[in-house]
Amino acid sequence: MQQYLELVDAALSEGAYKPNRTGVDTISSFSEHYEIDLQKGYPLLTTKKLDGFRWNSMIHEMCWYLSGDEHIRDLREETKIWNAWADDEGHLDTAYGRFWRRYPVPEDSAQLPGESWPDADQQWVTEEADGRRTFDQLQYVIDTLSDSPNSRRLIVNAWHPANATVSTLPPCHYSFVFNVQGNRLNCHLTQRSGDIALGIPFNIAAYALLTKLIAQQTGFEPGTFAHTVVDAHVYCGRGARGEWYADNLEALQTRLADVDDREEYLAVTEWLESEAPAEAEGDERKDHVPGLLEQLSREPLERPTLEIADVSIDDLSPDDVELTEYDSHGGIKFGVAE
Ligand SMILES: Nc1nc(=O)c2c([nH]1)NC[C@@H]1CN(c3ccc(C(=O)N[C@@H](CCC(=O)O)C(=O)O)cc3)CN21
Ligand SMILES: O=c1ccn([C@H]2C[C@H](O)[C@@H](COP(=O)(O)O)O2)c(=O)[nH]1
Repeated sequence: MQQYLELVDAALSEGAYKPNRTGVDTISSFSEHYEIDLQKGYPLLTTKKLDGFRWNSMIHEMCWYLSGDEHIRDLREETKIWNAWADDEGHLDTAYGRFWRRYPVPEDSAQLPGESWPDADQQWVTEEADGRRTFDQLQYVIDTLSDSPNSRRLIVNAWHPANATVSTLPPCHYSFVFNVQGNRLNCHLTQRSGDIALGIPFNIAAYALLTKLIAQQTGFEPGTFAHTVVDAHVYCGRGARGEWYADNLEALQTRLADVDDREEYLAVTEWLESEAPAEAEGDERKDHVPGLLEQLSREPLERPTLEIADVSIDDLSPDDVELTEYDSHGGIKFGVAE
């Protein structure tokens, strides 16, 4: 997918060196934006292999979001991708589904005079066993798309400001808006922080799937997926390997500016590997630059097709989703910065 390759190229060519809380440094670019027409096929990357176990992880992660669960006890049976951020009981601060499907509503005693809040009997409010009230943002969007498709208030928000100050990992993709134009359902996602090599390919796949699913439920055609990433970064390694980029980013960017043909990206990797200190033991592949240059050197293939069974957001399971006509270049391993 060309838009992804342009994102990779923009971050590497124009980004700045930026250390961060993980200890794995980054090359970071501010406010990247692109749009993907979902009518032109399903935007699963083809410049690296994303079917097989990676697809399994992405699809179970999506079903976990939809479940509204605040824990990963079921998810971790299927994939390890969230384990590093959860405790032994599977508790996890970053429970997207908890906010998508069960956003907290203030109790009566916490409501100020003059404020408007839905009653417990409103269709999107659930009174949980212990009396807590929660609001189902995603079901609200689906129902409103049928009744008032021209609404400009079709927002799902995973950000709770007070929670975010104490959460170990506040949501990265934190707010999305649906918008109908003609017979097309568009989705705009705002992401505060994006790991270009590992997180973003999953995020694109997940939100393209979600948009298609909701379009199907509400009788629209899937339209455009628009993605804004505020801090779009490429992890570039820990310790001496990461720091090397502080002094050599300009030289890397000069070489990238001279590339005329995609195969020439491989010569940039050769130069980099001959100049930069090797990654320390245990930190292998935390530098994502070589793997991303490899992807830039590969020609994108045709987009695959995604078929989703006609099931509600409450019933969707991985078996209801079928990826066909997917052909890709080989898999690339990247190390996760925790
Ligand atoms: N640094 C960082 N990057 C992320 O993308 C990220 C986080 N942290 N923290 C929370 C979640 C967890 N996510 C992750 C975590 C790991 C992979 C990952 O390792 N992906 C491998 C496949 C692993 C598998 O399926 O078992 C890949 O090659 O895509 C992907 C997304 C996205 N998020
Ligand atoms: O869906 C996701 C979840 C996480 N990420 C990445 C973005 C960052 O690299 C880290 C989070 O670190 P912060 O210091 O909290 O920004 O995880 C992603 O790309 N996509």
